[in-house]
Amino acid sequence: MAQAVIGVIGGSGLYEIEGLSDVKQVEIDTPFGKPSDALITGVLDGVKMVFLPRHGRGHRLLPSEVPYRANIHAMKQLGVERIISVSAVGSMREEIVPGHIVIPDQFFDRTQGKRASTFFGEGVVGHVQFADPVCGDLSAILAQAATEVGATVHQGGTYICIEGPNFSTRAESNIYRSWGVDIIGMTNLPEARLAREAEICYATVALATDYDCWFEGHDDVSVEAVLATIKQNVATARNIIKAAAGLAAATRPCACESALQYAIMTDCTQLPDATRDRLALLLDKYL
Ligand SMILES: CSC[C@H]1O[C@H](OP(=O)(O)O)[C@H](O)[C@@H]1O
Ligand SMILES: Nc1ncnc2[nH]cnc12
Repeated sequence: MAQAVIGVIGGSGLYEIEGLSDVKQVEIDTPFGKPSDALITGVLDGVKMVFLPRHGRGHRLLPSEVPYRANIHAMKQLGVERIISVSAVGSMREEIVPGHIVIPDQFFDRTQGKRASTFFGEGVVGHVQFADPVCGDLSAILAQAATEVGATVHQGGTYICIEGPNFSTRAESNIYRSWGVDIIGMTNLPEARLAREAEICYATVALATDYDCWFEGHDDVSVEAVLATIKQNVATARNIIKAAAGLAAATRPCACESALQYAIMTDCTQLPDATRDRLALLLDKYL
């Protein structure tokens, strides 16, 4: 089997990856607009990699302004089959200490419907399965890689995705905790949905940066605190990517690559031409 191309979406504090050879900066346009920034392609220990900073270089885009569809489409155009997302998150559990790594296996949506989170619509209806929203195989590889590089890892956990950009109120934070969530962030859910529709594996390395605002006796989350934790742990995040890339590229034993096989409801002989063109990259194999 040919090696899979690995995409990395860098979050807060991760605007480049190191150690790539044969580096190229690629400007891409998509039917869904421009991605957050130019994508970087290169080779890491023999593995083809594509990197994109989610908020753009210089951190210019709000969580609700990130062009999620364009980002995932651009990765697909470059042949990416597996995406490693790197994100800063708040911890909603005492035992997830700032500096720990969480590999979430569930998401809970508290965004406000402002983000385009599907490639479907305009004449084509599809419903992908999303009960298990991340790739289990890629998640296991990330957990193994994080352990290998010496991080404290929590494998599994629920990531609640809020709209932001403000952090939560204390009442919200306490209520989220009562719902059983483990970590809180603002970005990952639209990406996971779109990656599934694009038949790309998706899994997250979440770095706990703070205790949000629920934990009496600890400072409430602030950008300053988040950045300080990221600074101390960015090398760990880079080491995890490096350790995971080879393992992730070697096999793809999951079902992510056929997520659309039974998902499309529309009689495809009736697709509007513009929709067929817009979704050609995703749907052609089924038409
Ligand atoms: C700087 S704290 C809030 C910010 O950090 C997280 O971003 P990302 O997931 O891209 O690392 C969080 O979701 C917020 O966007
Ligand atoms: N407490 C928090 N809430 C939302 N997003 C975050 N990203 C990092 N910490 C966060």
